[in-house]
Amino acid sequence: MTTAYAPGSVTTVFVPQSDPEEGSLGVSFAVEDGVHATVKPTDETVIRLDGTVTSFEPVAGVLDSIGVTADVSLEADIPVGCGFGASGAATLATALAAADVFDLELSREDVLTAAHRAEVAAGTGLGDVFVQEQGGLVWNTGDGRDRTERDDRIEYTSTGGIATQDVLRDEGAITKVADAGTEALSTFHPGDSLQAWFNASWAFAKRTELPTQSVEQTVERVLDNDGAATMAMVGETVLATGVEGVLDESTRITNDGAHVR
Ligand SMILES: Nc1ncnc2c1ncn2[C@@H]1O[C@H](COP(=O)(O)OP(=O)(O)OP(=O)(O)O)[C@@H](O)[C@H]1O
Ligand SMILES: CC(C)(CO)[C@@H](O)C(=O)[O-]
Repeated sequence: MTTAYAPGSVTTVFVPQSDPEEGSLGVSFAVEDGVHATVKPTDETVIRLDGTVTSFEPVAGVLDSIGVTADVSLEADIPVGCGFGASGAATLATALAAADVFDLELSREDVLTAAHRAEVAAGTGLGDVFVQEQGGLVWNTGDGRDRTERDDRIEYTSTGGIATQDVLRDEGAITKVADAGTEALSTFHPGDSLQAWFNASWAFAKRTELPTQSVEQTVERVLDNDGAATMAMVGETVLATGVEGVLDESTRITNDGAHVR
């Protein structure tokens, strides 16, 4: 058996592309907390999340696409469905562990492509795995993917899940995301402070109409404490920078990408 780890990731702003192969445009970063996948060859695929058998479409899909059946035990340090890219991290970690334990002739690029395609097919992600594979702050504003190393501390509160599949399938929501996202990305400068970018991201988030009342109230609380905050895409999660002890949890941007442990 082999265990692999992939960091979670947070998307602040995104613009879906008509060809999903290369991922969406957007600005995201990897976070220290992630998902560990332990993969053992078996006759029939079984997937467990924190000990409970569950269906996990992109994880089952990636195993199918690489042609193996396995017992997969996932342990998540991040909440699932809350905008931390848990589905991408689970899929990428599973693919890396499977390639190793089955001794498949797959390059890292092949594994990444398989994980990305499984996420797109399941409707659970548009490019999280590209961020999780590399770590750091990763963006694509239209000229290809680029990355820089950062170690900002982030506070967050998650009050619930939003199924990414439902948002990606909602044409009205996606039109608003694309319009507001294109405008926000035109103001992105990689060297700017996270505080400035979170303010621009929050302006984007409000235009998408995705923030719930609880997200709005939590963002207000951070602003009242002289910090900057935005919503994780897509989950009922508020991310904050420039504050200490205002939100429930804290993590950091990590520059470590996914790896076999
Ligand atoms: N206990 C569970 N709670 C929520 N989702 C679960 C659970 N077990 C498995 N899943 C699967 O996890 C996936 C969650 O995907 P989703 O993309 O909504 O969340 P995420 O990756 O954590 O967040 P995001 O992509 O918005 O950053 C779905 O495929 C769902 O079927
Ligand atoms: C779909 C998405 C933009 C928001 O959840 C993100 O998860 C991604 O890039 O895969």
